[in-house]
This record gives sequence, structure tokens and C-alpha cells, in this order.
Amino acid sequence: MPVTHTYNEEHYCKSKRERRNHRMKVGFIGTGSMGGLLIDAFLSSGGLLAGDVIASNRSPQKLARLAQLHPGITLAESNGETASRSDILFLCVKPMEFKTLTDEIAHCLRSEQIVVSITSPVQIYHLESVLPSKIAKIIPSITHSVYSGTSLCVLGSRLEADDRTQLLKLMSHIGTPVEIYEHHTRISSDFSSCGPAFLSYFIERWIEAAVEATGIDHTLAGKLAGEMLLGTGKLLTEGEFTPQQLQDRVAVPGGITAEALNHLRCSLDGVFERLIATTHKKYDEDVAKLDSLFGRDGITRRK
Ligand SMILES: NC(=O)C1=CN([C@@H]2O[C@H](COP(=O)(O)OP(=O)(O)OC[C@H]3O[C@@H](n4cnc5c(N)ncnc54)[C@H](O)[C@@H]3O)[C@@H](O)[C@H]2O)C=CC1
Ligand SMILES: O=C(O)[C@@H]1CCC=N1
Repeated sequence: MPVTHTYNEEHYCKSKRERRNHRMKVGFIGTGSMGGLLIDAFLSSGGLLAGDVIASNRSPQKLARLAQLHPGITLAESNGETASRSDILFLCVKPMEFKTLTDEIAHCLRSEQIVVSITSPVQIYHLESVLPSKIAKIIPSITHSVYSGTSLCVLGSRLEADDRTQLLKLMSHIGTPVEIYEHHTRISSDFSSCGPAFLSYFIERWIEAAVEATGIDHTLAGKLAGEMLLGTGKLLTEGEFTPQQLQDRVAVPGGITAEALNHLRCSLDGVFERLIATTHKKYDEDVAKLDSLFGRDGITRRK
């Protein structure tokens, strides 16, 4: 998307006092599934007001729909406009779309702005090598649409203590921000971001088997499973149970749960090792492609 506007930068050159009073503008480039969900969640949670949000997207139809849902947000005419007017800028496009986007917006960004990638394989070093701004990676989760789950935060070298506070405070409106090492991004997002899909698959197969074996109503089984997951989640967080403690508590020795757990132990042997190998293989492939797109030469990769 070409930059079609030149901006009056006066807004960004205010005195410190004026800047303190200035409401933060948060930009979103890419308003698809995740960008749209983040905007919805920030606005409905009260974390942001519509006037704080500026957004752009490759397809204008999605932007128009967003504006209908959230009157008062600013629809930028270009990614350059979103970039230049944001204090915090979320890049919500897919990994292989990052290089084209950063090429487009690099000249619109400044050193005091914070740019956040929401996708796991894009590394802090990729973005620090091509953008002048402070860089963070925050991997969100679909669970944020119900103000739940963890957002995984990796903070780049240019962020200062105030930036960290500001980002964590913003994310705390829609979930629980957790700082992680960048080299644990993949395994952490296996749980927090992919987990809802993995567990839903497990539940779906269980429900299908239950319907087939017993004729229980599908919707009822879904309700039982969902409520059970919610309660289990609460016990593992607020209830301070460990997974092992929960099993011990439910599985009476010699009882039905204990017998079924023995079956699961055998049947699931190796499943999670293979799951982790699968996500990490795909991640490594994506990082390698991004290294090539961003020009690996000259980039110092931090482990
Ligand atoms: N789905 C999930 O639960 C999670 C997804 N993510 C990550 O979020 C990223 C985005 O995923 P989705 O939102 O599902 O993808 P999506 O395809 O629904 O949304 C991407 C949006 O970006 C727009 N776009 C692409 N290039 C653009 C450009 N140059 N300028 C402006 N707009 C552009 C597209 O038109 C589209 O609307 C992915 O990298 C994914 O890994 C991260 C955490 C969780
Ligand atoms: O980039 C990622 O790792 C996220 C997690 C779920 C989908 N995409």
C-alpha cells in the first residue's frame, strides 16, 4: 500500500508535559483474525478507547467492517499513516508478509515508537535490523477474546523500563502478560496460542466417541466438556493445583479414573514429543525463510 499522505509531525514534537497528557495512539496493521480480535478485546475491555485506535489493512472491506463494529476508530489511508501516527504499533500480518510490510513502513517510523510483532517466527533481530523503533514481540491468544489466557512478551534491547510497564499494562486488559525468553517463544506459544486448538481437537474427538458409543446428545456433551475445561483451568491457576495433584485427587486408587488414566498413559506415549517436534520443525523452517528474506548476513542472532 503506497504512502499517500504526508503528516504534520508537530503532534510528535510536543514538550514533555504535553506528551504526558497526550493519549497513547495504538496502531494495528493487518485487521484479519488476530488484529481484529485484539482491537475488539482492547475496546470491549476498556483497555483502549475507540479514539486511541488507528488501523490499516490490505483489503479495505475488512477495515470497513471494523469501522462499522467500532465507530470512532481511525481508519488510516495507508500503512505509512498507521505507522507514523502510532505510539505503539501492532504488526498483525503473517510471517512471510513481514518483510514487504517493514520495507513499506520503515521510513515512517521513529526511534521513540514501539513496534510489536504478534507472530512467533519473526525474531526481534529481524525487526531491529530494519526498523528504527523499539521492538517487542507479543504472542497473543484467541483466549483474549474472553479476557483470558497469557500473552507472551519478548522485549527487545531498545525498550526502556517505562516502555515495558506501558506494554504489560496494555496487555493486562485482555489477559495475563508473561515475559519469556525469545528462544522459548515456540514452546510457550504451543501452550498459550496453539493450545486452544489442540485441546479443542482432543475434546472434539472425545465428544464424537461419546456420541457414537452412548448416544449422548452432542450439544450436551460439548457443554459438559467446556465447563469441565473451564473448571480445570481455574483449579490449575486460582486453585493452585499442579496437573499431578489434580490427577491424584480425582483418581481414587482402584477406581475408574485410575484405570482410564493407565490407558491414556499407554495410548499417548510419544504423542507430545511428536507434537513439539512438529511445531518446532515448522517454526525453524519459517525462521530460516525469514532469515533469508531479511538478509541473514550482518544480523547478529542472539540465542
Ligand atoms: N490465530 C491465532 O490464534 C494466533 C495468530 N497469531 C499470528 O497472527 C498472525 C496473523 O494471523 P491472522 O490474523 O490469523 O491472519 P489473517 O490472514 O486473518 O490476517 C492478516 C491480515 O493482514 C492483512 N495484510 C497482509 N499483508 C498486509 C499488508 N502489507 N498491509 C496491510 N495489511 C496486510 C491481510 O489482508 C489480513 O487481513 C499470524 O502470523 C499468526 O501466526 C498469533 C497468535 C495467535
Ligand atoms: O505464530 C504463532 O505461533 C501463532 C500461534 C497460533 C497461531 N499462530
